[in-house]
Formats: sequence, C-alpha cells, structure tokens
Amino acid sequence: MQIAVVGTGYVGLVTGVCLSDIGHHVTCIDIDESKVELMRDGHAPIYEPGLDELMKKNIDQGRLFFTANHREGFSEAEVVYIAVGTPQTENGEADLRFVDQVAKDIGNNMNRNLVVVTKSTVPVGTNERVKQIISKIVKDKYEVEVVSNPEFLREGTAVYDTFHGDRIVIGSDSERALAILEEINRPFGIPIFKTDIRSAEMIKYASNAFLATKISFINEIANLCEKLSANVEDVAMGMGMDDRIGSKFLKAGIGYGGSCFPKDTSALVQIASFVKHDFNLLKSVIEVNNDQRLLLFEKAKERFGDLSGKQIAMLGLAFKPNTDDMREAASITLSRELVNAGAKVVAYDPIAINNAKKILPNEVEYVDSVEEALHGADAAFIVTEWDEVKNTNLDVYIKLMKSPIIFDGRNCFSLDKVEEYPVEYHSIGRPSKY
Ligand SMILES: NC(=O)C1=CN([C@@H]2O[C@H](COP(=O)(O)OP(=O)(O)OC[C@H]3O[C@@H](n4cnc5c(N)ncnc54)[C@H](O)[C@@H]3O)[C@@H](O)[C@H]2O)C=CC1
Ligand SMILES: O=C(O)[C@H]1O[C@H](OP(=O)(O)OP(=O)(O)OC[C@H]2O[C@@H](n3ccc(=O)[nH]c3=O)[C@H](O)[C@@H]2O)[C@H](O)[C@@H](O)[C@@H]1O
Repeated sequence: MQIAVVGTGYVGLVTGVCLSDIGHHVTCIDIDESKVELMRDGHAPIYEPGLDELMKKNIDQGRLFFTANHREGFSEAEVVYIAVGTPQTENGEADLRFVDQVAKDIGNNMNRNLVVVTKSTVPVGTNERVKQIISKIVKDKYEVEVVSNPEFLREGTAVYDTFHGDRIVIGSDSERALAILEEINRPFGIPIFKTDIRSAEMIKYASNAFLATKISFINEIANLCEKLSANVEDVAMGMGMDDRIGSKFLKAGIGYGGSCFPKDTSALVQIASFVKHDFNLLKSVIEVNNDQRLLLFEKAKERFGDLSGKQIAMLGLAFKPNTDDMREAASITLSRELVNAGAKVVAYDPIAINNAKKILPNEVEYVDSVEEALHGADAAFIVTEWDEVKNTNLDVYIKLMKSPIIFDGRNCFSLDKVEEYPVEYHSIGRPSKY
C-alpha cells in the first residue's frame, strides 16, 4: 500500500517506520525541514529505542521516504495518516489547529481519492470535521473516506508497542475504508477492533483517563498508607492479584506526567462540559495528580523546615525512563518550587538534559553523572527511575552527599535494602527510615 504519514513526532515517525517495516511504501511528511534532513540521513529526531536501526533498514530497502513538501508526499498516496500534535489550549481543550491545517494541506494537495486516517488523539466529532474541511476544498472532484485509528503506544517502548499492541482500534462509517485499514494492519498480527468513528475517538480518551485514574487511585492509597503505617507496594501487589483489578498501572509515585495523560484527562473534562456533563471523577483524578507532583517538595519542606541554601540532587528529569520527553515532567514543578524556596538544584538525566534546558534554562545546574549530582548535596530527589539511578548503590549516596537524605519519588529501593545502610530514606506510601 502507498501511505503518507503527516507529522513525524513520537507517533507519526514510529507509525511510518513500522508500516514501512511490514512492507508498505511510506512517505513521512513534516513541516520542520531540519527534522526532515536528519531523518533522510537515517537519524530519528526523537529518542526511541530501536527506532534509528529500523529507519535505516527501511530507507536502505527503498520503502521509507521523507519530505517537507505535502504535494510531493501525497503524490502516490492511497492512504494518508494524520499524526500531528493536539496539545492543550489555555482552557484545557484539545488544540485542533495542527489537525485542521493538515486537513487543508490534504485538500489542497491530493490528486486522487483518499482514505484519511486520524492517529492523533482528537475529541469526538473531529474526524467528521476533517472530512468536512477536505471536502469543502476538493468539492466532488475526489472522494474522501475518514477512519479514526487512535494510537496506544507508550514513549520509550514505542517500537515494541507498535508490533506487540493489545489491540488496533479502527472506526469508520465506510466498510471499504475499514477493509483497507484491516489489510494495512494485518501483518502486525494484533487483534483489530472495528467500531464507528465516534466510539473509536472516545476509546482513546476513555483508555487514557482510566489509566490516569488507576494511578491517582493508587497514589491516594499510598498517601493513606503513609498515615496508617502500611506499605503501598504490598497493597498494590495484593490488589493486583485479583484479575478484575490487574497488577499494571498500580505503581505509586509522584504522579503521571508526559505529553498525553495530563492533556487528555483535561481535554475529556472539557469534552464532557460541552455536552453539559460534569465529569467529577476525572476532575478529582487531575487534582490528586497535581498535588502528588509536589509531594517530594512537601516532604523535604517538612523535614528541613527551611530549604534556602540547601543543595538538592535531582536524579532524573524526563517524565519517565527511556524517553527524552520533558512534557509535563514532575521535575519541572519540583525544580521551580525548590528554586522559589531558595534551594539549589543540581540535576542529572541520561537523555533528557537537552530538552530540559529548553524548559529550565537557568533554574537548574546540569551535570553529567549521578555521582556529580550527589556530590555535596544536602538531599537527593529521585524523580525518574532510570536503570542508572536504580543501580546506584546506596554506598555512593553515603560517600558523596553532605548528608545521605533521600526522597525517593519512584520507590527505587526496597525497604530491606535501605535498612542495611545508614541513610535517611523517605519514599512513597511506605514508612520512612531515619
Ligand atoms: N507521544 C505519545 O506517546 C502519543 C501521542 N499520541 C497522540 O498523537 C498525536 C501526536 O503526538 P506526538 O507524536 O507526541 O506529537 P509531536 O509533537 O511529537 O509531533 C508532531 C509533529 O507534527 C509536525 N507537524 C505539525 N503540523 C504539521 C503539518 N501541517 N504538516 C506536517 N507536519 C506537521 C510537527 O513539526 C511535529 O514534528 C497527539 O494527538 C498525541 O496526543 C497518542 C499516543 C501516544
Ligand atoms: O496517549 C498517549 O500518549 C500514551 O499515554 C501513555 O503512555 P506514556 O505517556 O508514554 O507513558 P506511561 O508509561 O503510560 O506513563 C505515563 C506516566 O504515568 C506514570 N505512571 C505509570 C504507571 C504507573 O503505575 N504509575 C505511574 O506513576 C509514569 O511515571 C509517567 O509519568 C499510555 O500508557 C499509552 O497507552 C498512550 O498511548
């Protein structure tokens, strides 16, 4: 199949590369010419394990192309995927500016009948809007069929997830378009769930909102565990053994971040409000998460009283391990709070420092290793559970820090291990050790 993918971020590029790997002829289009140059040379502009290798392989085999020119990108395409960003507007809605622009780009540059597939996360009704925008431009010169095909990949495991997803959801009112999407995706060998367009759009928001709810729920339980001297790790384990609950997404921590859960939960609250539905449950999920992100700061404030002049080692900056993505990372909120309280933040992350510098250019001093960050610190904040952070022995904290006081936002160490070392250790949902 001849496919064009518009937008080469985490979703577009991974989708384009994986579709080429299963045999399709794919042209990826992005307005950012510097990204296009980089990709033509076989380099991904984002960090995703396995992506560079797969890109190079498919470029070499003549199935994967890149362009900044929409007309050129659409010239052979039978199917066009929309994978541009849908960020959050100031009032929390999904910003559809980029999707609308792509719909116009399609209308202005298409040269045959097309199936248009929306991979971006978009509010219910958006695929119909995309069809209207395109149809208004091409009138009845060409036929356009739209399909909602939401994406469920996770950053850091995006390539793996594309080949091993639990399901592929496709929604359309065109049987023909659904059959084409089934044919495109068949080589992945993943169960395909077919539905109507609006339900497909809703499945994406409902899935992210549900996962966010699980996280806020376990974080609330963790906060209770701390007050009741229980251990949230054991609680989550005991809960998760019930198949109806499931063990995944019950890891207590400093809240969810990233480019999607925060914006998608907020967008769903707005979507609900437009149909006069007050989504109270989801509002609470968001509120719990906002508080949870500040937890390490609150714990440190309680412990030290005054944080001014204190040097804090921040271990990890990305919103989770194995990604360079800093969008909505807890490290941003924590760094700003610490600096406002007069503390000095010395931070290390194996991958995300360049992106962090764009968001926190002056607030934070960046260093090249866990050890450098710990050197002379009054306290350590564990923010991202990188392997490098988890594998740093507690001896190193003792040797390098001014005082080995650890605030672990990701429960990287077992309490048994911590007992073996003369460190002060505060974690999430577990008793502190002094
Ligand atoms: N990041 C993730 O893990 C996931 C994201 N999603 C959804 O997928 C969508 C895309 O997200 P990301 O890949 O993170 O976005 P991103 O922000 O990383 O990338 C978007 C890309 O689109 C390009 N672009 C913007 N307008 C364009 C146009 N008119 N023509 C060509 N290119 C254009 C930008 O230059 C950028 O490279 C969003 O709706 C997001 O909610 C869904 C599942 C997972
Ligand atoms: O729509 C999206 O963009 C994607 O959002 C999430 O993927 P992602 O944001 O890449 O990362 P997750 O692994 O889901 O983690 C999100 C956040 O939740 C936190 N988290 C996750 C799981 C958990 O048990 N506890 C917890 O605090 C992580 O630390 C991280 O900050 C979903 O998992 C994907 O299915 C979805 O496609």
